[in-house]
Amino acid sequence: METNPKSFRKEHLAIRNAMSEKEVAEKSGVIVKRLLQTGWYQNAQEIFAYYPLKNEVDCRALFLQAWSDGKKIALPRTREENQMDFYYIDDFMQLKEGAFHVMEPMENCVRAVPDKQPVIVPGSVFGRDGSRYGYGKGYYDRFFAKNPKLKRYAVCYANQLEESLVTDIYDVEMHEIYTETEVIRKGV
Ligand SMILES: Nc1nc2c(c(=O)[nH]1)N(C=O)[C@@H](CNc1ccc(C(=O)N[C@@H](CCC(=O)O)C(=O)O)cc1)CN2
Ligand SMILES: Nc1ncnc2c1ncn2[C@@H]1O[C@H](COP(=O)(O)OP(=O)(O)OP(=O)(O)O)[C@@H](O)[C@H]1O
Repeated sequence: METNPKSFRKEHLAIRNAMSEKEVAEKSGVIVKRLLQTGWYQNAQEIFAYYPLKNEVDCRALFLQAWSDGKKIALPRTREENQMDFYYIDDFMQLKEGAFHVMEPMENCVRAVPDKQPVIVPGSVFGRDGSRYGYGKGYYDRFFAKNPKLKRYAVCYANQLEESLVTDIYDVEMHEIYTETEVIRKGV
């Protein structure tokens, strides 16, 4: 493996895309169970998450549990200048395919104003130091730069973890990283 950011991202996306449906479902199930046990999940009234694309960790079971626990789920919709906003959905029917084939909340959904919601964050590769690479467009980095108080809870498979990543000044660190085999806590 190379440590050049671009090749790191590409190699890890290739590893993730090679996972079977069964592996994704099983590992995602373990990760969701861990998330549901956290104090932050239990105390949250609202959670910012994402709708899984390809083999990303699938947190849809958490949305269903959250809805039945009376919590709100908000998912991102991208807009100009690599920015994104979160919108509430209470049903998977309120999604439609948007940019990059991601399922996004429809136009009539209500925007969630960032306040204290925990954010479940996807990524292509993570460092044990809390570093993260996404798809290289900087959506999450821009969002967290604007909303630095929100807690950042990454989810990924153990095979997406490296010791550390070469980061730039815009890269925002994760507070915790949840995988199917371990949880990394940076504190804060
Ligand atoms: N599920 C999900 N939703 C998200 C993000 C994300 O990372 N995951 N985003 C965070 O930025 C924003 C969308 N940004 C994106 C930017 C680029 C690609 C992209 O290049 N996708 C590749 C597939 C890569 C792969 O998994 O192999 C493609 O379409 O070819 C996808 C989303 C907001 N919503
Ligand atoms: N807050 C910011 N303000 C201006 N430019 C930014 C900001 N955050 C990131 N960028 C720029 O956006 C580009 C992509 O950033 P980066 O490679 O860190 O994306 P990523 O975290 O992998 O992707 P994503 O968050 O979309 O999943 C880089 O050129 C970076 O310098």
